[in-house]
Amino acid sequence: MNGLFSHPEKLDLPDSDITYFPNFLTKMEADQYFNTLLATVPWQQDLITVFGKTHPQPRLTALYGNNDKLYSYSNITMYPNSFTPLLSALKDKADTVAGLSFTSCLLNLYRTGKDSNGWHADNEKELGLHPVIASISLGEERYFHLKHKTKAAQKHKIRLQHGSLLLMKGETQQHWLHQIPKTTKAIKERINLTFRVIN
Ligand SMILES: O=C(O)CCC(=O)C(=O)O
Ligand SMILES: [Fe+2]
Repeated sequence: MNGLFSHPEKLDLPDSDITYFPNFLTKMEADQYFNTLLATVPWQQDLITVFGKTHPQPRLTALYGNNDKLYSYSNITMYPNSFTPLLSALKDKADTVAGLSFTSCLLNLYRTGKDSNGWHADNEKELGLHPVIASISLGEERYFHLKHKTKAAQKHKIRLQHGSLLLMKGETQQHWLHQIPKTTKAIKERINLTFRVIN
């Protein structure tokens, strides 16, 4: 069965356009992508500077792209690797769901529950006014938290399952922040791929 469009769930949150595709990949595909990416991506740990303080980012990352545009955030500048056949195949699937052609993929490796990704919006200038981001999850499940920037009562959390895709578009990045919090549970690796259009 093709899991691409099986039971997508649109999140019922104001000022957003977020759809969750729990079975974007089959278990077999997801297992294979996870194992290959874990072993072959040139994972790196960058130093980030936030509020004037420099420390190692609490996860490993890598950037792939089909142009040579750099990507900068939190005082980090990332240089793209060329897409591999495996990442191109995943990009094709993400392109189909999003209805556009992504240029780039930022990968995150959360090694244990201690790795995390702090509150942010993906609103860098090079992503344009209404960024479209297709975020694929592989490996351990983690919570993805969302909170509205100005409406304090508006928050939501969702567990991102192995082989799922979360599509964020429209005004989502203008109005919402998201994070992957730490967990004290003894868990292993999670890989996240965020496909983006970087101009
Ligand atoms: O790991 C995730 O699910 C989120 C990653 C993320 O928000 C990002 O890389 O901008
Ligand atoms: Fe993000």
